[in-house]
Amino acid sequence: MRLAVVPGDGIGPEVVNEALKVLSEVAPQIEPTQYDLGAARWHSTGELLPESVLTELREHDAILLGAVGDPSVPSGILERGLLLRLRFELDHHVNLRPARLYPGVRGPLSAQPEVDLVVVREGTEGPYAGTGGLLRKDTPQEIATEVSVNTAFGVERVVRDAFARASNRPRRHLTLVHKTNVLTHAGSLWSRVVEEVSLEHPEVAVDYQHVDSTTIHLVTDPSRYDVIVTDNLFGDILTDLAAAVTGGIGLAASGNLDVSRANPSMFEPVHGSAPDIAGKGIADPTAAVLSVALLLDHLGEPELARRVEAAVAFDLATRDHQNPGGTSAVGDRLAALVSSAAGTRTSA
Ligand SMILES: NC(=O)c1ccc[n+]([C@@H]2O[C@H](COP(=O)([O-])OP(=O)(O)OC[C@H]3O[C@@H](n4cnc5c(N)ncnc54)[C@H](O)[C@@H]3O)[C@@H](O)[C@H]2O)c1
Ligand SMILES: CC(C)[C@H](C(=O)O)[C@@H](O)C(=O)O
Ligand SMILES: [Mg+2]
Repeated sequence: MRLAVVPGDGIGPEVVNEALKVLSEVAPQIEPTQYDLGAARWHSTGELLPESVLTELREHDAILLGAVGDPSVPSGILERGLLLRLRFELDHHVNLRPARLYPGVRGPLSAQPEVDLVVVREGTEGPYAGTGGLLRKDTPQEIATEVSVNTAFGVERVVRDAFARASNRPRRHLTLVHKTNVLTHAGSLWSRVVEEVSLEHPEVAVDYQHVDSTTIHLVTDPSRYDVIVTDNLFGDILTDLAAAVTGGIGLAASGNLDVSRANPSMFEPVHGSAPDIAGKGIADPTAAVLSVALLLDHLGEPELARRVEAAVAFDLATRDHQNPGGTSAVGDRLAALVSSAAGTRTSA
């Protein structure tokens, strides 16, 4: 199996390094090839994602990405020109973002609720589509539009994926999150599609919640959620919040999936390049390591994925959360755990 690795910017290379340590222990048959895309390449060559590199990436079974974004590059250049371009070109329509409160992790809430939810975020449309622009730029009459594009095709495929996931989880519960009271055009389409697909899944209990009130309930009662399906922007915001509630952004993994498997899917931590801590060796690599677990699941290696998760669970249950050790110390512990009996035992 061939894995393309895009470490990217800031803490991206730091956490990817640790994720690869774990991967090489658990799945030495996977061959990683590194691609130097990101701020440094843009500064030296002006390139973001050359066609030749995109063609090579397509030939891999999966992609592992660290993070992109750098204060030396104008905001949006790397995010749109590299990260979103990858997600769009490779048709990553399902952005899968689980959030689980692991035993031993103290979330910021006074109670320790049971949280085990997954956000199925639409990945190629919505306000991210890039439709819109600036009219009468640099005049007092300037107008900026950012059109949210929602196609029946795009909404249906992500809603179907969310129902299938809900159907395979113990609680079989799906919440559509939107803002149907204001975004009535897109809201109508999303609601109708959910209603139609729900007829094929009588086993899944469905409800609806406005996105603003979801931010309340994610904090006050996160246990109520099982699968959340939502649009690209709402999903972006809700998954940072869900990460915070379950112990921090350093633990939150994601998979950008082309469910049709026509293109390689891409796995990455939910967090960004964290310029505030880059180079200090203190970024938590756990999110990147858990992204490797999602990757292994996707590549049809669920037992290996469970070993990685079990190692993380063991580490989170036993680590000194005040002083967890630096990036490479955490990576070393996790790499040792995946190959040891301790890692395997916790999965039982
Ligand atoms: N997928 C991606 O590549 C991605 C995701 C989000 C943001 N970004 C980009 O990253 C840059 C910084 O964005 P931001 O500051 O809004 O978000 P961020 O996720 O990089 O950082 C937010 C906060 O979380 C902390 N943090 C992030 N990852 C951590 C980790 N592994 N361990 C410990 N702490 C961690 C940071 O120090 C910071 O205080 C921007 O250029 C943004 O566009 C990229
Ligand atoms: C950097 C940005 C394009 C990206 C997004 O908005 O999807 C990030 O915030 C994320 O959550 O992966
Ligand atoms: Mg985000």
